[in-house]
Amino acid sequence: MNTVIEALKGGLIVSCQAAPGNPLHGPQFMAAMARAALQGGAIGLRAEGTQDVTAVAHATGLPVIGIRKVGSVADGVFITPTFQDAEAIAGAGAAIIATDGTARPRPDGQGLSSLIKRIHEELALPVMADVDSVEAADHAQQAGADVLATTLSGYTGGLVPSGPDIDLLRALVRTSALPVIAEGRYWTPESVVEATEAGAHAVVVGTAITNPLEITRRFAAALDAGRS
Ligand SMILES: CC(=O)N[C@H](C=O)[C@@H](O)[C@H](O)[C@H](O)COP(=O)(O)O
Repeated sequence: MNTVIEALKGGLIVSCQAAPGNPLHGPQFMAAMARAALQGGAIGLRAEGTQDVTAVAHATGLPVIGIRKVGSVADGVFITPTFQDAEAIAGAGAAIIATDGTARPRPDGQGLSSLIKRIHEELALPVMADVDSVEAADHAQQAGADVLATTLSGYTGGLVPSGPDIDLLRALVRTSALPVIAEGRYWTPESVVEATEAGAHAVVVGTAITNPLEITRRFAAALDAGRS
């Protein structure tokens, strides 16, 4: 196993992301989030965009899973869709490149295996495949991915569930030879422990730690629901 991926074993990875429109958008805020995550016990980070990847890496020295989002979840493949995106994120200091590992067509028409091959050969970095199903995970493994993550479960059709997809995590742990990272809608300490007990190599938590806008919305919505 790649040494950076090996070093993440059993740990908490904190995703520090704030999209435009979020008052915390910007590398200075993400660097502060990353420092707080480090002090709190994170052993790795996930960040989006060249500025944020560089900022959080420099602020902490932690390994960063880097992505570049092009468009949004509604656009199909949007997490590090092309080699040019991966190259930019590698140049910004990412230790691992994460990319969409679903079966959906990529915007440049390239297959996942040729993207992964180029990342390995030209950037010398490991690749994390963000998948949504066992089938996608099988394909990503055959395409040469170094690590799988459940990141895109719930985001490729239908309603987004409220909780994490522990069933997919279990299925991937059972069927894949690769390490599997639990990611997506982990909101409680109990759920990250459950993921680890289910065999997750590590757990990524984003919104619940680094997105006060969404955290506030959840509290406010709970009060609204209680009143109605
Ligand atoms: C679907 C999608 O766009 N996921 C993104 C991937 O990087 C992020 O927006 C998530 O915050 C991240 O996966 C962590 O998950 P959560 O924030 O639920 O802990």
